[in-house]
Amino acid sequence: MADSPAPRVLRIAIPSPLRRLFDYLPQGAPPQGGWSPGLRVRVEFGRRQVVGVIVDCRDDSDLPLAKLKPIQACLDKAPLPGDWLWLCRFTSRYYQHALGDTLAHAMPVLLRQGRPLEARVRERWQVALNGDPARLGRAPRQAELLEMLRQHPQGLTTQVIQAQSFTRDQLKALEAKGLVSCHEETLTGPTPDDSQGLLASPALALNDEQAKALNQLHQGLDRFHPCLLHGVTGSGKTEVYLQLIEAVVAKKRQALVLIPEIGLTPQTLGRFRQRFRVPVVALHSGLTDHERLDAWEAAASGRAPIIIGTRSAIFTPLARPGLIIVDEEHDGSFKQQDGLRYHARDLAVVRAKRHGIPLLLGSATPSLESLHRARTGDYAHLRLTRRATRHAPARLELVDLKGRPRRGGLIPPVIDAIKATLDAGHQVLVFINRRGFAPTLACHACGWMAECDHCDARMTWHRQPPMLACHHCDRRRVIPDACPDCGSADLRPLGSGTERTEESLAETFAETPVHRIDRDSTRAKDALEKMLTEVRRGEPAILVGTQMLAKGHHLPHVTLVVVVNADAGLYASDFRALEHSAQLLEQVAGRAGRAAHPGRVLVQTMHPDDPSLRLLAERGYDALAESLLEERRIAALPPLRFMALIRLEGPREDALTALAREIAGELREQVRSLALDLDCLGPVPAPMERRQNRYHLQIALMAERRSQLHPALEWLAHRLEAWPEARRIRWSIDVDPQTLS
Ligand SMILES: Nc1ncnc2c1ncn2[C@@H]1O[C@H](COP(=O)(O)OP(=O)(O)OP(=O)(O)O)[C@@H](O)[C@H]1O
Ligand SMILES: [Zn+2]
Repeated sequence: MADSPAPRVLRIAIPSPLRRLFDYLPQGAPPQGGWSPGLRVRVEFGRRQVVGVIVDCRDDSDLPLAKLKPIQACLDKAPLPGDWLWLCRFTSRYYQHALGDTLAHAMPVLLRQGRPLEARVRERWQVALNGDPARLGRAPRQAELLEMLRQHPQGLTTQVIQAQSFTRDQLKALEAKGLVSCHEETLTGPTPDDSQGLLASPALALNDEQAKALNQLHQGLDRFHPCLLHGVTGSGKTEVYLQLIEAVVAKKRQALVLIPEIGLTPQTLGRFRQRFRVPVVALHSGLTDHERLDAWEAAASGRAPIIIGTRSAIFTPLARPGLIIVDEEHDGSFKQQDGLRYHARDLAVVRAKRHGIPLLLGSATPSLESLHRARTGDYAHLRLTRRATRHAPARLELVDLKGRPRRGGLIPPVIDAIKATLDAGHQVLVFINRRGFAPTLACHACGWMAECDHCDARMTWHRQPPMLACHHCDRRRVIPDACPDCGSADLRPLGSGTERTEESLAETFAETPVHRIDRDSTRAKDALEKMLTEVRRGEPAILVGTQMLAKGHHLPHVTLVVVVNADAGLYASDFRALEHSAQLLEQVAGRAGRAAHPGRVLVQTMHPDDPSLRLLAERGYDALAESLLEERRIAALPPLRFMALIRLEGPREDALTALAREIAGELREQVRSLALDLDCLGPVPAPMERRQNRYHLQIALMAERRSQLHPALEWLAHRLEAWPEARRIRWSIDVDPQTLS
């Protein structure tokens, strides 16, 4: 690098939604390795000063050099990791998102603001081994300090020492006398010392299926080896992860583990930290900006051998990548639904391939995408068909809701089953996917229902605190005393939410604690963990909760799971609704009977004869997934075809429709002239056409081959960016959309 001539132009990605790069002139001495892609620079952009990233060093520009501004400063001594930059460029191209914005999204806030990427260190002071006490002299405070340090053989940090009213000068004086020594340590923990072995607690002896899966995984440690670990709930997938990670870390490589947002609980982290002696670094939304930077640095420098994080952790640079695991790979939280609409699981595949390392996707209910790839042989398909614990997962028992009286959403035979379970000394989990007291408030005299003024949606009735709330736009209203249409005072709840079911169960089972677990009841920090700790003590109890409870938790004393209503996904317009709802049902059902006693799962439904529901109940998720894949093939839908969705929204329906038609027309024209093999559908109204008082339309692109999609999308993005009328609306491109809403 040092001999190559200095470039005349730096092409820089600026954090902005504009899909283009900007040229600047170098200025000041280049860093040691010379000007190169990945260096952050401070530049003037319009009237602002921003932090950009060099993505190209060139000798020419499309503009005359005299028109270019020089950069203000280079912020890095060395470029940000090349693989990280590569992944960001890929992401930007694939998801049609501006590179500058993608880079900003993929780095910690403090780096975005221009802070250096370096480990924060602190000093630790210890009593020196061969110090000569005679050298202390007459220094009473220093003598006290020395005595305090003697009592802490592992040493104390400067901060702790100063908190005891000692000064740095006193420490320095002792150091000069050779009585204490000081060393620096990073905040994320020391560099791993594996002289004591990697494991803090021993691995479990694997059962046959686990051993077979692990064995196959061991064969592919040195290459790109994508595997689907498809194991029923409680089959011990996590144990397989732990033992595979052990093998990777033993080879001095790093493992990156992605888990769903609600899966990153202290319990999960605890399981990893208990097993390994080496540091396990967590990356999630609960970190401060400094902690996040520290974790990123520890991963980028290679000091952290194991990194666990939620969606955005896929962008964590690794110095010695060895393995990527995506746990609960079907989970919706891996897809970002706004801004940069990436899918962390799909990027994990791309990244593992680039690094030439194994990729492990784990789930009891794999996405149809991953199942399809396992069927076509793109992924190795590893099966765990039995639970690691004593009892097999319970089958779903469908319970007919039609024409039966309900209390808090539950019918009498279900309430009896709850009673029997509690009498036997066990716990019950009641799953209901609606928070609030009731889905809405209705007038019994005229049929009026509380609707949101801004959305095509009903408002949910909440009791704690009392209000009507729209779950789509967050508007709130006071609960009316009388019907706004006919004046009748006969206003009643329609349907049940978590609050109503909790209230009714607390009445029926006055002696038993009822814990409600949903977004509202767990707002306070640690509220969820406190409730779960209480529940894990094992006294009879009822848990009422939304999908927060459905996934990943190991609740050993739950033997009965009740699903209040299984019908949400059955007749929805979104073609993925049934897949997602079946995954959720199977996951909830998987919470039952995970320890000493077998489980039972009661599923209330208005449609006990629905063929899909019956297939799920009688033959399980895998059979339903097979049949759904077949339907997708016949209907030519993903994952058998590739899809992108263009969403358009604006304040006026007619203007939006006119513009959307024009856009779709031009797009079709372009598809013809580029001779692309793809279908362009729409514009059609979004499933909820009016949301937050804005109208929503969509255009869908479908193609047999992915390569056909991208030229059309790229053209469209540039066209829309340059189209003056399009400034009056909001538009976005969603590649591989996970929902049509
Ligand atoms: N080989 C084994 N021997 C004994 N117990 C095991 C073994 N493997 C796993 N277990 C235990 O079985 C229980 C379930 O395992 P684990 O949580 O890993 O399953 P999972 O497949 O990840 O479940 P889920 O998909 O429901 O989250 C845990 O308590 C775990 O300690
Ligand atoms: Zn609303």
